[in-house]
Amino acid sequence: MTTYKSTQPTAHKKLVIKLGGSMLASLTDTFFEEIKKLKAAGAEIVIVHGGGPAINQALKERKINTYTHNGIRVTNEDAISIVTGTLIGTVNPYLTGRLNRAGIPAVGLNGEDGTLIECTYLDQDTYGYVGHIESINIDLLEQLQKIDYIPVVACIGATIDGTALNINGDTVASEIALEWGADELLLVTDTPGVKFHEETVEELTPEQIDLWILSGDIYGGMIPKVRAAVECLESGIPQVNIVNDSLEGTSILGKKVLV
Ligand SMILES: Nc1ncnc2c1ncn2[C@@H]1O[C@H](COP(=O)(O)OP(=O)(O)O)[C@@H](O)[C@H]1O
Ligand SMILES: CC(=O)N[C@@H](CCC(=O)OP(=O)(O)O)C(=O)O
Repeated sequence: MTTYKSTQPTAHKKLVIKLGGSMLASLTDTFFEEIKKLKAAGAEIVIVHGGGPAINQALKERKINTYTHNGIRVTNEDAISIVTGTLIGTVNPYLTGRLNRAGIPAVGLNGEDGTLIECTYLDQDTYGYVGHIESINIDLLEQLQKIDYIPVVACIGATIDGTALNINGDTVASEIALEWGADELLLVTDTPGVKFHEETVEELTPEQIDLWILSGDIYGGMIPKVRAAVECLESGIPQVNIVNDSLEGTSILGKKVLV
């Protein structure tokens, strides 16, 4: 098993950490200790979070049905207000609060704050209120680093005329990593890396990813993760790992290796 060594010297390392909704409710104190170690070693950190299970619960309570297509939630007019309400109103303050109470200064943001994530519709006929990221206000994220605050970003973007759009959290994290020029993207989820026939694999190449999506061995919410990982690696982010909250898991390799 590959271990992500958070205690390695990381002088001025720029790190984007995406926390999946699947593990947000079970975040342990150990995780916050790891974040402190990273900061103490000089890392600059941006956290992006999802909230799939909390959204599912809120939609269920209001008897609104949604479904996913390619791992992306098709979001109609009824659903978008629940998605934004859950991510911005519940999940984001919960996570930001836990960081602050752990002694890690953090500030919660969504796409509208400081025009952080400006987007257009991804494909309104197919996905409804789902965003395609056009620009990210990196300056805002950098200013917060200067005053030692971790930005905690909810994966909601806004159009130029102020319509809130739903975006997959893995996509927001990878776009921020690319725009910011991060040294590493860490996708933290509820499974210790990518599995193949029940075994967690240590390393995964883009070719294996294509094959395993086709064969159904990578499905659902893992698809946006591996796609985001490949996009980042191919655009110059040196390291992408898919891990659980012990920060152990699978390294995605940038180079193609025939399997
Ligand atoms: N090959 C795979 N290895 C591990 N998990 C996989 C794989 N393919 C699909 N999954 C699913 O992807 C889930 C993680 O995606 P998701 O539920 O969207 O997480 P998060 O909320 O953390 O973003 C896992 O719990 C698992 O059900
Ligand atoms: C467009 C889209 O699919 N948005 C996601 C946003 C939340 C998310 O990404 O949550 P996880 O990190 O738990 O997967 C959704 O509605 O579920």
